[in-house]
Amino acid sequence: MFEARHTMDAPTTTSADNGTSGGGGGWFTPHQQPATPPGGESASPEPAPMAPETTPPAEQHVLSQRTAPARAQEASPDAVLIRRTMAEVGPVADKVTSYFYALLFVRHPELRSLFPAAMDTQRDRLLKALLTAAEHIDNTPVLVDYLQNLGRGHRKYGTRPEHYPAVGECLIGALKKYAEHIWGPAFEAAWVRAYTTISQVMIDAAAVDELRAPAWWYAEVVAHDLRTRDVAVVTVRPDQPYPFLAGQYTSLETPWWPRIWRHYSFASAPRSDGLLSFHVKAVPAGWVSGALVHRARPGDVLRLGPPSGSMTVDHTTDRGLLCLGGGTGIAPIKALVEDVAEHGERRPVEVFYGARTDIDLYDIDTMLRLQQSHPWLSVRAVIDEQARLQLPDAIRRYGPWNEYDAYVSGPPGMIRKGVDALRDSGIPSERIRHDSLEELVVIGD
Ligand SMILES: NC(=O)C1=CN([C@@H]2O[C@H](COP(=O)(O)OP(=O)(O)OC[C@H]3O[C@@H](n4cnc5c(N)ncnc54)[C@H](O)[C@@H]3O)[C@@H](O)[C@H]2O)C=CC1
Repeated sequence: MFEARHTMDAPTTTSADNGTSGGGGGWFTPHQQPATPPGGESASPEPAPMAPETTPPAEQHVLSQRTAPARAQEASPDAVLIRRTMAEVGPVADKVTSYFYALLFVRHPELRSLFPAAMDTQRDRLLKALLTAAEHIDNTPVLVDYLQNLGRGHRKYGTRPEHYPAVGECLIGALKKYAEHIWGPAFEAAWVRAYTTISQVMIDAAAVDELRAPAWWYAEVVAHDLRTRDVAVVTVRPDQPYPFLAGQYTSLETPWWPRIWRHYSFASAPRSDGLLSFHVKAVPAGWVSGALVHRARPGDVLRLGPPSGSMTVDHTTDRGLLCLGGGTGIAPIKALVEDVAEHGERRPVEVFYGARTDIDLYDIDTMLRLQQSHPWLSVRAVIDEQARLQLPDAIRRYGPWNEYDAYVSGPPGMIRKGVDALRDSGIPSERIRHDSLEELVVIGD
């Protein structure tokens, strides 16, 4: 478990505060240097492999794929207090969020510029991430992985170690106000310990990352291909090499909506010319996606955050790959197919490509061309209105799939049902990969 006193020297960071500095009293002072040298375990750009997701649906929004199975162990005393706080403030979450940001911007106006001008639905992402982490304080491997990513990802916002105490004070201030019926020194101490741990892991991960990667990349649009009325394939050239793995995604900011970042999966495996491409669908009220589809043109310059995600090919096995791509979710699936091809493997790859209508099947020509070139690849299109069934149900008609690794990419509802269908067809959870449902809520909007 992640209780500060016992496991703060745990797997991936050794410099984390042991929690005693903040217990119940004043605020902590974060260390500013990573204890783990670059190239050490915590310096790995790839998240450590995790066990299968077995969390109940209510928690799925938080944890990425292949999360650790909930162990049948008792929650730590801090976790109990944290969850009691969360239960107390849950019904007034909106008020907690507003109060938290009001406190933060009034007490620390210098932090306002780190956030978008218009604080829309994404305004509560910081608070949500912190609460999420606190709630899972006992689930060390998942949490450390999640927080390291979060810490690295925060570099592009200009977040610095000295900002963390300010955020922590306001977090506790907001919780204290809205959980006043239960709040007391024990609660405060538990939250201080949890936040100290959380922020130290994030600070360490950011510091390690700073030694080897920029906080963000500039990327110039070099091609813009409008495939349907609302889907575009956007190709960009980053200003410096951008290392990533097929199946991963990045965060992207457009010049039209400063400091609003959205996630997009890479639509190709790494290319020798260094170009990156994304499939973008403009959705109603999707500021970033709308701008990318209808406004972006060659010559425009975007910003990219670091790569993230573990929906990558396991090259240590020669098992077949069963891939479900729904709508623009076909983008990372195409990248995975290219990755298998480049490794020269002869593993069977079965792609089910789902769309609502045949017009929405905007990348079928590319997928069929790949099928023609690779005898080990099979591509099946599933069009809802013709098949009268949705993509996840289609795979139940084929198989058996129990010898395959599965990859699922598309809208969150499709991923949930797809995972169910795959489990039903005999694929163990740890061999089903998909991006975090939490991240997907803002993918592509
Ligand atoms: N890494 C990932 O997982 C990626 C996810 N996406 C997400 O994929 C989505 C694509 O949107 P669109 O192209 O508009 O797709 P869409 O909404 O048109 O759906 C595409 C396919 O998914 C199936 N589907 C949709 N909702 C379903 C549900 N609740 N249950 C079962 N099947 C369902 C449909 O039958 C259809 O075949 C976006 O939400 C985007 O954020 C996009 C790229 C990468």
